[in-house]
Amino acid sequence: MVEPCGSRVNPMPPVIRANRKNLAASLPVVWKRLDIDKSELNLPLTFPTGQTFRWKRTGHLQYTGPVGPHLVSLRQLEDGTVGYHLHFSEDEDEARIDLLDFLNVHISLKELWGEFGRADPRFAELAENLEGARVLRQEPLGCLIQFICSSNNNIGRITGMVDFISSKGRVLGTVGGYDFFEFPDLETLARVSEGELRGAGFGYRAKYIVGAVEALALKPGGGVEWLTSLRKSELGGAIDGLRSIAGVGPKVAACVALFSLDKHDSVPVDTHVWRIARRHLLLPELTSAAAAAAARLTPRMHSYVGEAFVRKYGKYAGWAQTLLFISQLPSQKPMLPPLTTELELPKEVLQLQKSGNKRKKKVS
Ligand SMILES: Nc1nc2[nH]c(O)nc2c(=O)[nH]1
Repeated sequence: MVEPCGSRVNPMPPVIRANRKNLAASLPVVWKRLDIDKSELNLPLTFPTGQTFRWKRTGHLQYTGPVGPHLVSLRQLEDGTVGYHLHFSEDEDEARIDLLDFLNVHISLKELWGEFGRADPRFAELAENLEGARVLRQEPLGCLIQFICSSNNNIGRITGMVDFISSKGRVLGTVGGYDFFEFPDLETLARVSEGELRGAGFGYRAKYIVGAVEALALKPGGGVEWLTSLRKSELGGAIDGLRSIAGVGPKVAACVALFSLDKHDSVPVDTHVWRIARRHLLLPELTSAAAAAAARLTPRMHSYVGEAFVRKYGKYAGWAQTLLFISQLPSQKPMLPPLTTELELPKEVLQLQKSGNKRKKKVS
């Protein structure tokens, strides 16, 4: 049941566009409550932390972005619960359903983190400081294009690229000085040339985006339908399907699978996660000197680390990865207290580390 709450402050009045039914027109903003609190959804730990590049901070503890054809702001209210405001939608009831779906609200973060914490005391310690970092359920096409943009890239540049592509879609409105768009469909994307993307600073990713759009357009039954059908596959099938698109490596595929295809056991692995795997999962093979040489994140290494995460955290291992990934971000890492839980490395691993350190000293 939606009920308006007391908070009526809107620091960023939405710009009203002509010929659109704008739900906020001339009314004070009423934040409608979602039945979740900060421990289930912490906005600053969920939105600007690398899962989506389409949401913007539009106020204090307030983020705005598109959910399919709807434009929504979310705000952490004074009592810790989350409120939402629709800036634009053609169907309010549908917008609320789509929003709840996008937020994966049927999954209890508290329950999951309880399980992860029992499996890993170091996770429990981190979780105390980073509560409410939730995994979103995005539209597969938008998610795929965002993560192709993300490869070997930093957040500022990824956001610029994603904004550029998003701006080809239908305008939803402007909030806090940012324009928001529905993600363009495949037909619209097919009209964007590699040259245009290169001109906009996409570099080598231009070729992969155009290639991905072409490959999807050729799918019998439709590219978006094909991508969405991967939600019904097992993790391996979804990853193989995504990797059949040129330019989609294991990390991009794992992010798309986790953030849009319901593959909660999908574990994206980059160098940070690889390091975490060594420390949290006590993988002797990864701690050895030989592993340092194998540090290249080959598809095999990717699967190996992913499987170790699943052994440790279970079938929602991707949600555990998300917290550990966030804990390594420059925006969070310096604020976290050092872990007090001792890492109980097996003796042979400590020995290997010692000899590795000695070798390093000799070299330098
Ligand atoms: N939770 C995560 N977010 C990400 N963004 C990005 O580019 N990589 C990751 C990731 O591994 N986990």
